[in-house]
Amino acid sequence: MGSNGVLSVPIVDLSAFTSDSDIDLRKRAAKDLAEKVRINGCVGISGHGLPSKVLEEAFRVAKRLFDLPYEEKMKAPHPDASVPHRGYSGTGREKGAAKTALENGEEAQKEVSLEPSDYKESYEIGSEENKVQYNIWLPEDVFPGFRDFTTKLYWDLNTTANAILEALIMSLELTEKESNNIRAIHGGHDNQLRLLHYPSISSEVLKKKEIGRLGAHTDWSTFTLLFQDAQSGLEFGDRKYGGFMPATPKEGVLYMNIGDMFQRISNGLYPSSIHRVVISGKDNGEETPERYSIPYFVAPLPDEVIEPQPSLVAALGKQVYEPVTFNSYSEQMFKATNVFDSKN
Ligand SMILES: O=C(O)CCC(=O)C(=O)O
Ligand SMILES: [Fe+2]
Repeated sequence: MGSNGVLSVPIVDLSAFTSDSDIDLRKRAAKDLAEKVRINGCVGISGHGLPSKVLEEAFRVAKRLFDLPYEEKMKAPHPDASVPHRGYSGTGREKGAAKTALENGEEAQKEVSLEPSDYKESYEIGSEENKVQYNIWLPEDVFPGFRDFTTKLYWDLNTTANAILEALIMSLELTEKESNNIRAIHGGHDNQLRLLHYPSISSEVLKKKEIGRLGAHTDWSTFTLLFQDAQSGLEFGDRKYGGFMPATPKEGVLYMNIGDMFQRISNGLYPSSIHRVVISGKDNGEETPERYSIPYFVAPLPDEVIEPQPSLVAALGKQVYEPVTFNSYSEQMFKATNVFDSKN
């Protein structure tokens, strides 16, 4: 419990998994992870092994990207389809009519542009070897070095993700066969790196409308690493007491949330965490400052069977979820929500 009576997101030190540590240290860290992540499917992770210099550079690169004129960013447009889920999505793409109206200064249309979805823009990046979810890049001269830097960042993040996957596997005390299977379906080429920018929201806009930044949702993939700048706003749902707990930005700590696929793999033992991003300043009438975040979604091979692990089914005495593939699951969710992934 935090000092203000609001539950806080528990922190786990996983340095045993990112350095040469003996098995006992790893077991202890895995046990700590198990106890904390099973509560709400979310934890802060220290000792994650990503140098702060890399992360600082990542946020500088994201800022430079989103600072580009809209026309330049639109040289790598996200297609009007769910696949590939890559490239730039901005206010213009989602609300083209509203943008034009805004530029023309038409008051009636302006209202349309004040929808929550206007208040974020994103750029999705994947593995260069993924031929289905292929990358959509800006021409090199628009942002020299962007492709190289983000491609390297993608694989640096995958190294951290692999360490966390090992900790998750150990925390569930799975058999060797189960562990190897989970490793095999997470080869790294199906992950997704997202650069996110939530522009500032003026107090006038705030007064007029109830605006959120990102509605409550679960991620559909296996688990997510979340990095954010110093602006708070990210919150995780508290299943036991209801409501949401803030994921306060902390130096050296990333937030990890379980996604729908790992909830299924763990037979429901680790819940897919509900989370959202809220505004600040509504009460005191101040502008909500802009915010940058970098989620990294770890996802399985799209056509492999994702199912509760037999040892966990035996322990519980029942299988909570039917087998699915990530592809079929995403398609089903896409139809149900009409958004490209778990975000609206
Ligand atoms: O911006 C954030 O901190 C969270 C983003 C998020 O939950 C998502 O993109 O799925
Ligand atoms: Fe999310």
